[in-house]
Amino acid sequence: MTTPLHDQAIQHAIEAVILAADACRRVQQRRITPQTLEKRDKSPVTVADFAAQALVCHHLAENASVTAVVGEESADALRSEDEAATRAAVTEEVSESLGIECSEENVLGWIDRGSAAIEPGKGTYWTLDPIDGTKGFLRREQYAVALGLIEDGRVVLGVLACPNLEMPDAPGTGTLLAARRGQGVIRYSLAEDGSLDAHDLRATDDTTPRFCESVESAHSDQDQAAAIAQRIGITAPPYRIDSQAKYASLAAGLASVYLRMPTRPGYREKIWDHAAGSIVVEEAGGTVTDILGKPLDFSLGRELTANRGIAASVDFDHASIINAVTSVATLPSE
Ligand SMILES: Nc1ncnc2c1ncn2[C@@H]1O[C@H](COP(=O)(O)OS(=O)(=O)O)[C@@H](OP(=O)(O)O)[C@H]1O
Ligand SMILES: [Mg+2]
Ligand SMILES: [Mg+2]
Ligand SMILES: [Mg+2]
Repeated sequence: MTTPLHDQAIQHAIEAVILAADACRRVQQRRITPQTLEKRDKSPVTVADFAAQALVCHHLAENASVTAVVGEESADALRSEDEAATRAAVTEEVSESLGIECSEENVLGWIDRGSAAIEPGKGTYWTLDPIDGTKGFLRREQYAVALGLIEDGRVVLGVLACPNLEMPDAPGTGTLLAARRGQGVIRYSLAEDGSLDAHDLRATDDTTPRFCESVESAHSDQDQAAAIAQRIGITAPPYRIDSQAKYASLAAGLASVYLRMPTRPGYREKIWDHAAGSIVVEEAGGTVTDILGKPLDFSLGRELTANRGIAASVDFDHASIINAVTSVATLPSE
């Protein structure tokens, strides 16, 4: 498979993300109650999150010229005695995906390749969310495998696979978007067998403005978003979907505004939650800032420490969104 945006990095990123998305689909279909751990921050992580991170890191290490990865997960929790069953399950899934018998130690090592030491703002590294929207994955709804490439603090490439995001013009398949800075974005349908078909970026002719937001009210203040939507004249009900599938929906014309209103003082967005999604929207001609209109600053390490929340739009007056935020919203005090 070669892509029209062809360059080696994007090719390797697409291959890695498809490998991971296939493993996620398999785990979701086969493991009726996916084994779930709770991380220190009380968020869930499944066999599929670990397997997907191992697969992407392994694929990039074997094939890409840039191999440093800043990923969401680490193998620490899996190394504990209590987690032998999860460790074995992750190893089984990775072995099945690669078609080889892998050792537990190798698989844990691949997951930990996602803990690269980076100098913020300098050099080139990937950022990976092996499953974005783990709660959506557990509900069998939307989730994404998100891989971005950061060069000197700027996102230059992004691949976003949304295995359950069916577009109106591609029923029965998921969606994959691949963007390269300055070269646009291509939308593919992602079939069950991992094959890709390119489509026009817009998936619908419906131009009714809609806004999308998190399913989880703990991740975005839905009342404030409703007040802002009203202020900017959006009357359609909110389109609530998990994960960076929101950015994919904007790029494909399913929604025009994405709002992520902070719910907790001190919470900072993670780079892997926005790198791939933001470049996909920007290369679709849209705008992505924080809720105060500041550009997202990916040069500060693992978190967007200079930003609060997210406002993204396509074919919409972005300044009017920021004005509405400033006049309607009250931010949690720091
Ligand atoms: N308090 C708070 N505020 C904002 N964001 C938070 C918060 N807590 C978690 N997270 C991150 O939300 C990621 C899930 O994205 P979404 O909220 O868009 O999807 S979902 O509705 O929760 O499924 C989720 O990503 P994953 O952990 O990859 O699922 C988290 O990184
Ligand atoms: Mg998580
Ligand atoms: Mg995430
Ligand atoms: Mg995740």
